Amino acid sequence: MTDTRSAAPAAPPLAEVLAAAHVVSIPTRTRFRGIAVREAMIFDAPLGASEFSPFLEYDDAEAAPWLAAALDFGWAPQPEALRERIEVNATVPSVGAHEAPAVLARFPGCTTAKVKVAERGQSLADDVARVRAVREALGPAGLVRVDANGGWSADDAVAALAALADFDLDYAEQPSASVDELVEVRSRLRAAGVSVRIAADESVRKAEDPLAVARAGAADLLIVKAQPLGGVRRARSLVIEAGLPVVVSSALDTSAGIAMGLHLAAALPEGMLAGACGLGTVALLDGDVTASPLVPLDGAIEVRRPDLDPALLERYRAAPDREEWWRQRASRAYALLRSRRDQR
Ligand SMILES: O=C(O)CCC(=O)C1=CC=C[C@@H](O)[C@@H]1C(=O)O
Ligand SMILES: [Mg+2]
Repeated sequence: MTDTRSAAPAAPPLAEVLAAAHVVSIPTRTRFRGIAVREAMIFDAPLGASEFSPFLEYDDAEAAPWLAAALDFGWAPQPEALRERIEVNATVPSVGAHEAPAVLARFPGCTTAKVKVAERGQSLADDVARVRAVREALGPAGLVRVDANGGWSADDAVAALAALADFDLDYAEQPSASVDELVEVRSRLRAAGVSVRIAADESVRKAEDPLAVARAGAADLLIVKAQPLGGVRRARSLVIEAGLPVVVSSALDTSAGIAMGLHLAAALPEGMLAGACGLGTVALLDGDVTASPLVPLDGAIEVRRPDLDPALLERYRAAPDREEWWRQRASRAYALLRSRRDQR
């Protein structure tokens, strides 16, 4: 087998990359992260569909690894898939508790759910009600996770997780923003006898050094996303180096980006996956770029690359000014990747 970890990153010429690009704008079914319309650049690449979709507010430096990931997935051979299907969690945005069962119904067969908490403008009572509704819907055998996106101070996190402990949480994802706070929250919860595992997400994907959180002993597991970590091959080697169990997640991608996450999850060595992955989110979109979307069925998604559908690319085609914005963004990110490579 080829050693894909040491292989050079894919470097197709920019003109070829832009010639393969389609910019789409797809409505979400429920506001997620404040997003009502998801924009993405989709590539009809030589090795299959690929995606470049950093969130709009990210600057070029943060967007560059997302492009590296897209180029790698579309233009370079990927590590061998060791699994055919990946179990996924339902993702419950910060909706009212009464809406939770309808959201869960979009994830058929999923027995694990991740619930967004600590949303700005909402209270701990809102979080408790939403988590209670999800726990009741899943029953005692289900697994319930929460994701605060770093929204709590250390004090708030300890109080909130003590209150949510009644619902027997699988883990709490990024309860507070900094690595130091995660260390503090983790040790204070232990001292208080609250046993909930801590997962790091932003501390991995937004950090200069994605392994610092693991070295600091600040987390029990890591959330890894292929696009911000520079692609399947780079993310896979980081995970192996970190040595902590992981959950592979996504970024509200279309099926083209979800395929990248599925291939990462499928390529991880035995024993490294810490349960269901956060790759079911096409169910939160109101459209897709393929006629056979990568959505959960019986709680899992098969590992494959989707066929792009020209009619859907046309239906969700972004307005000309947005298309131009993405082409310029991709060109700047490409130039950054090139200059970083030249400096090495
Ligand atoms: O992990 C999941 O269940 C789905 C993906 C997900 O939650 C996220 C996708 C996109 C942006 C992030 O704010 C968010 C996350 O924080 O994990
Ligand atoms: Mg998260």
